[in-house]
Amino acid sequence: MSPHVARRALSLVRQAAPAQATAYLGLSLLSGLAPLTAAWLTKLVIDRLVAGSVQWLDVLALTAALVGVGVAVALMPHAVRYLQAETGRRVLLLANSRLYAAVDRFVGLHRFEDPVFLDRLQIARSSGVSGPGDVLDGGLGAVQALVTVGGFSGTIFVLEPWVAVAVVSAAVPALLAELALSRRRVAMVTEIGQAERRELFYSGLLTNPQTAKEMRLFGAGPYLWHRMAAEIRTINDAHRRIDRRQLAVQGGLAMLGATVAGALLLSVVRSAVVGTLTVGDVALVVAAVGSVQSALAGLVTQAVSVHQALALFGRYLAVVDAGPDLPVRSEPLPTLPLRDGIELRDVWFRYADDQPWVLQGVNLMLPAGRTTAIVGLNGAGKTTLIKLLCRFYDPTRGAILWDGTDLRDLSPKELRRRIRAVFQDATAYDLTARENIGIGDLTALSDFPRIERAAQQAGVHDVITRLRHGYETLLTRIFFSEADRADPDTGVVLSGGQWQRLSIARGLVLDKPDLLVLDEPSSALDADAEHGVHARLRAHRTGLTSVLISHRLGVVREADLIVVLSGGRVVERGTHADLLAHDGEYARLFTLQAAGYRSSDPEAFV
Ligand SMILES: Nc1ncnc2c1ncn2[C@@H]1O[C@H](COP(=O)(O)OP(=O)(O)OP(=O)(O)O)[C@@H](O)[C@H]1O
Repeated sequence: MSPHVARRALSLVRQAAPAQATAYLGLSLLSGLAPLTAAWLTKLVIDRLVAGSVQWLDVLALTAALVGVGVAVALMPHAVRYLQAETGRRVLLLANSRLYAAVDRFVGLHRFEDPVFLDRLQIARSSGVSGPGDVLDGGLGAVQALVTVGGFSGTIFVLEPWVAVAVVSAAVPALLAELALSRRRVAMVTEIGQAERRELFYSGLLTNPQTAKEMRLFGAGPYLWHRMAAEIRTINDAHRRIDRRQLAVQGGLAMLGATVAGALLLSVVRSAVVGTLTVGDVALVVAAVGSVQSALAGLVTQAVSVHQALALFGRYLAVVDAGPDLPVRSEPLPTLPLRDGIELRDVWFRYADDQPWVLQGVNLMLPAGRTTAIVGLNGAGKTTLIKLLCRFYDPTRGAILWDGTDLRDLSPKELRRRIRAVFQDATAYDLTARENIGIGDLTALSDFPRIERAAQQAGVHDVITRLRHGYETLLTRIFFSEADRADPDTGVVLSGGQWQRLSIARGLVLDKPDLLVLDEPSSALDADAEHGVHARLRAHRTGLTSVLISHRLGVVREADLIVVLSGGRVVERGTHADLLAHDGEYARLFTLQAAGYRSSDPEAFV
């Protein structure tokens, strides 16, 4: 196991809980010494007692010391347990903070779509974060066991050297066998990572309020539950294989230990009979052999748990230390307010080398201060294009230029401070209405007038003020607010269109972004709401650089420039009037939709 991983684990412990870990270390060492001290004191008391006419004062000090050790032995485990738990809690908090900070630093989305990386992340989240705490516990347990083993083996060695050698040597095969088992266990944790993630996925589908409707209506529950049970069986099979191997190995080792102890007992009793050992010696050796054997077993277990914790912490470090997923310049160029526009220059893109091209040589200028609408059939690449504008991915070929500067030369953080987007699949957070909007710009969380203004622009202010706690209403029925713990008041669930308006407000809460992206912002709105929201959005967009994607061609006709994407290529561009005059794809789609709205013939609707 790499010493580097052990150093990182211990350094994390030192930073998370320096005082607690030091006290834990000290008490663990004392706990290791206590049984040895007690055994020696017992031997001395017994030897004095059997030596003949003994005075009370002769054994009083020794007995008092023995009582003191007994009290310490009784108290120490509780103190050690508290310190262990407290250290563990602090370490877990720091390890989790570092993990989520590292995940948050990933600039792009590739890793969140890579099953291999997600397996690694699952291990880091579930077992890796507790690695440093486990290393410390195992390490201290091992040190404590070592002290006991060292002290008692020394004691036995003084009395019967070969007994000490026999007891300690019997532990070597145990250590080797347990380490081999530990390696298998770590491999098993990696192997079942995917099955564990699937189990969580099915469990989420079966219990999530968002999926509960379809589960019930389609009767899909049993199908998913069976798949979940299959994953649990796979996980159980892997655990069972290891458990059975462990049973065989540990059974064999227990037999070996018991045989060694039995043989030694016969031998020391015989030595007492022939007079080479005193009765006190026999008591000491018997106690010592038992203690050494159990301490050795403990030592092996702790060594194995350290080995396992280090291996899993190594997986955690692989995530925490994963370099940037997209190249980021160490000294990025400043992201200045947009003056001329954003240019896509011969942009080619595919999600992976084995995937088809999604964008194929797109050349496009999004002029500053204007609205560009992008239209096209499903799968044409519209959303992909805006994901590239936000730099969630880099073009496979070509470049995107912010006033002539390649996005790759800018700081992604600075760039994103200048962009706001309302995504087609915006998230409904199980938080309050205020937080659901304020998350679009965290500085707005404490700037209520901005939140209110964004809600008004998105046409959702009246909806929110009608809620029982207004902007502080929890928009979920899966939690209740902490303030209401005594008298829980469940939150509310908004309708699809109300949620969409809320997500528009989230996109508008940042005052005057340089680029505003609206991907199907009104697909769930009723006709009145759509009309009102678009009228307000148009006013809001004035002078702003914006990109609007919509299948409802009625709302894109006002755009300064309309771009038609087809199969990842720009096939038409111009104003609404230009494109109608051109009589191409846009004109075909627009006419089809307009006819659908006007006609009483149901066949005319698309
Ligand atoms: N994360 C992804 N990984 C792999 N392929 C993807 C991913 N996202 C989208 N695609 C593929 O890229 C193509 C373009 O998808 P995109 O979402 O950009 O289309 P769109 O024009 O926005 O479609 P729609 O009108 O349906 O929203 C589709 O074939 C889709 O399957």
